[in-house]
Amino acid sequence: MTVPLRLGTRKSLMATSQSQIVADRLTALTGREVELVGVTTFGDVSRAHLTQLGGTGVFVNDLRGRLLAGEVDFAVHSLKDLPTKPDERIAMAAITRRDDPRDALVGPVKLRDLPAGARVGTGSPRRVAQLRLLRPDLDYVPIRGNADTRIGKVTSGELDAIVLAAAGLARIRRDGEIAQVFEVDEMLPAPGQGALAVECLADRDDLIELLRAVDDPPTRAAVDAERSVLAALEAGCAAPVGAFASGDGHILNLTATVVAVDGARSVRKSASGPSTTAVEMGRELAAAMIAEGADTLMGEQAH
Ligand SMILES: NCc1[nH]cc(CCC(=O)O)c1CC(=O)O
Repeated sequence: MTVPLRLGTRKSLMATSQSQIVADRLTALTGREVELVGVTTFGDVSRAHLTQLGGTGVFVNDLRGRLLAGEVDFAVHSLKDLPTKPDERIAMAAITRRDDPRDALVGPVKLRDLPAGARVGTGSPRRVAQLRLLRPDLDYVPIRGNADTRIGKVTSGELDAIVLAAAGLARIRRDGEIAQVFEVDEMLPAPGQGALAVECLADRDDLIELLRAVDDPPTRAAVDAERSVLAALEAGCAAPVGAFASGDGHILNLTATVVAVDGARSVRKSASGPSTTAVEMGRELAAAMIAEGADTLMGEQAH
């Protein structure tokens, strides 16, 4: 009998849920047992300082450290939280088939039915900027914490509504509380939103081969294009950048946007091409966006 593979995961409900989903799928497809190993990351311990530590990248680095230390065999991350700069010691062995990529409003009514001045919680500049285009008259409140805590602020009445990723809500089984799912045209998702990345050490060829069982090539092409836009804009997960690509496995359609936080100005562009050129497509689209002032809009965020 072979020993179970050790899947390192943060202990939050979202992290353990998505790790378990990948573990079960891997076992179903390969027959290999997987055991979850819960780790407390530095980011979990010093939540208060998360911005200073560099956002969600802390969680990723900590789990990568466990891989390098040989404590776990692989890890599952929300792809949208992964920095675009690769770490050559780590292989992205698989990208799972994307769940719902869209953003969702949790609250009593749809966005259009909220009263003027209603308090809507979201910590994401991308979401705030796009929400301001749809409803300039609402009050957007920055929030932090895991999805449960955020939803709790609506239940308690502290906020009128919040916006979160539909995929994350489904993974923690809170999608029943969704009042509205935004179409990607009205709210472009974060690059990679809804997809999971499976990582292991780059020198473990047999393991990479095994983990490939849960890889989804069409999703990989789509997120390659989206993340390529982000990389070329030299932006990270906290930037007001939305990007979404989809296709039939052959042709890919990509749309990306950079929105000023005031929601008043934005640059938005689309492109199509063969899936095999996903990375170039993203890079060229970003260059065209920069030519229209995208980097000026992003630069304003810093002030
Ligand atoms: N930055 C936090 C984060 N990372 C991934 C998800 C949702 C799940 C996903 O996109 O795969 C979330 C929460 C959210 O944005 O609502």
